[in-house]
Amino acid sequence: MTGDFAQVRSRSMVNVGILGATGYTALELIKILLRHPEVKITALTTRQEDTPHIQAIHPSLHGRLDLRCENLTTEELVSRVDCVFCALPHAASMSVIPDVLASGCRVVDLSADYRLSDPGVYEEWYGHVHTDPTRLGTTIYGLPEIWKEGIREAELIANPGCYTSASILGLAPLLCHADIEPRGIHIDAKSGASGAGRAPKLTTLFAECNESVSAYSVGSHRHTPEIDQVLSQKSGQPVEVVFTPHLMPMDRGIHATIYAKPTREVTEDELLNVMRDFYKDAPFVRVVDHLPGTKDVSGTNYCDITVRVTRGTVIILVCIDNLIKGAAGVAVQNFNLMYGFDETTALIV
Ligand SMILES: NC(=O)C1=CN([C@@H]2O[C@H](COP(=O)(O)OP(=O)(O)OC[C@H]3O[C@@H](n4cnc5c(N)ncnc54)[C@H](OP(=O)(O)O)[C@@H]3O)[C@@H](O)[C@H]2O)C=CC1
Ligand SMILES: CC(=O)N[C@@H](CCC(=O)OP(=O)(O)O)C(=O)O
Repeated sequence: MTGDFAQVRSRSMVNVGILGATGYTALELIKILLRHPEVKITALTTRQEDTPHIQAIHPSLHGRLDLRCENLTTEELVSRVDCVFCALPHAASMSVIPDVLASGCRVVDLSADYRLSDPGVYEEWYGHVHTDPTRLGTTIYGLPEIWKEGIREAELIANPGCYTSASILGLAPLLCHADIEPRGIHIDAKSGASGAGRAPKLTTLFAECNESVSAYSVGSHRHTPEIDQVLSQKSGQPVEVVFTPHLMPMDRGIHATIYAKPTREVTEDELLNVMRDFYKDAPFVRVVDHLPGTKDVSGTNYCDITVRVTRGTVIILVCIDNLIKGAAGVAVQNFNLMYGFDETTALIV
């Protein structure tokens, strides 16, 4: 698509559909898109056959959106929409996205299906074969603070993972513009339970996760190759991280504490200046002096970052809301860029 075509499309309301409308990220998408002056939500999907009203599924939408969730065929869906936000689990996404794209609709995919560039790496970390491998490696990775190029023209955007966004936003400035070792970086990350989605799971039952903190997927979490891939591409050197996620007894939020070794003596002021310069045109990244907390960014598209240097170790601290900057917020940020709207439209709360 040419830039001109993108502009022509931006002049009228964009009809939008959300796949997987009954889930957590879909609820956040709906709330953001209801504030968007150039968007009309015209389709919501579910596998359920009884067409539940969206207000019954998400009571917080009471009085705000009069639409039912439907088990639509791709033909029915694409007849109603210009753009689709796909909030389905991985594997389910790649089973529908090729047909949606073939109809001429644009897609922002919140799942992991199109993030990795190598089908072999996808298979190794996700445990199944990729059914649309030719799109890997050419799909635009939608983290606008890292790469804006290509988003405006893209037919398909691979929205980043939540832990991945926090980790990449924390590390990219220093890997690109300060001297830190690209290997042996340790990311200790904590997430609220909504990160696991709305479908019932033993680990996120109240009695299992309340008043408890535990690590999971140690050494095997699928965000590891995604972080390595993006940071290696961005910094032009092979980056390798050790990523350890933890489930926290809270609803939402991600806190990442990242440990890296500098290759020379560095100061906090120098590193903070590198970060401030890197993000000077990024409306949603706030480089702060204080130690950020997840509540500072809860319900917003902000990413708060700071850095400390102690005993020869650089410690980067990052907070985002997993459902907003880690999913629905950055999806709308990408959508805004795709359609030529101001990047912040509907996202400042
Ligand atoms: N939660 C988070 O913090 C983040 C999530 N993501 C990704 O975003 C996507 C959505 O996540 P989230 O909203 O949390 O997930 P949820 O589990 O809350 O919702 C996903 C929805 O997809 C539908 N669905 C589930 N399985 C299938 C299937 N096999 N085929 C078709 N539809 C299915 C379900 O709707 P129904 O049963 O009504 O059909 C469900 O409500 C996932 O890919 C996730 O990995 C990315 C970043 C952060
Ligand atoms: C707490 C929790 O379980 N979090 C999820 C990450 C959510 C996310 O970003 O998932 P995708 O990469 O699949 O889109 C997990 O660790 O699997």
